[in-house]
Amino acid sequence: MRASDIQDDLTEVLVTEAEIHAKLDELADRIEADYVGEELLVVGVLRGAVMVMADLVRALDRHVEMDWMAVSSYGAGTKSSGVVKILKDLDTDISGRHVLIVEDIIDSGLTLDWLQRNLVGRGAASVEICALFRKPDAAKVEVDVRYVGFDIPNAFVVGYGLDYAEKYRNLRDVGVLAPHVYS
Ligand SMILES: O=P(O)(O)OC[C@H]1O[C@H](OP(=O)(O)OP(=O)(O)O)[C@H](O)[C@@H]1O
Ligand code: HPA
Ligand SMILES: [Mg+2]
Repeated sequence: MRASDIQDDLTEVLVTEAEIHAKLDELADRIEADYVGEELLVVGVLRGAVMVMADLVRALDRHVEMDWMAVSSYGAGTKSSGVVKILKDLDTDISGRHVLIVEDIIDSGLTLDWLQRNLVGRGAASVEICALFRKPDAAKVEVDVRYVGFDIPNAFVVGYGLDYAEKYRNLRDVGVLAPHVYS
């Protein structure tokens, strides 16, 4: 499959790469201001958040530590199973640490609701969330998220880390996946 064929699998581009980078610069400014004088541990949630994490931390003009967790609730489909599994845990002891979870998307909210509680339970000094995308109309639980990039419609989206059956993560823009791909 050629790269241009990937574009044919989208019904529309929702957010372009340039819009994403401009938004991450804004969020980085807010994060810098909010954590002045504090050490910060940024936790990326594999695999979807890889792109956001890489671009957000490079937009930050300050020291951060980075760690990763891998959790999964979607498997190969387009609906959350609601069951969150830890596939890879943190390597860092977060007790007393200021933790910023970085995610690509809040859809039902089940993943981040669970993850935030899990990390708070480990005795972190604070656990805040930065999510590039959020679907307000899909929320099954309200997640307390401090930094949000874009509120988007309740459609299955791919690109910039977001996958369908592990593909499309390497698209630079974020777009709506055409139903013919999965129906
Ligand atoms: O708000 P929710 O409905 O819980 O959905 C959001 C989560 O689902 C996706 O991850 P997924 O479990 O598909 O794993 P991945 O990051 O490896 O793609 C996405 O990256 C978020 O982590
Ligand atoms: O819309 C989505 N696209 C890709 N992965 C996802 N995980 C939750 N929602 C989505
Ligand atoms: Mg996924």
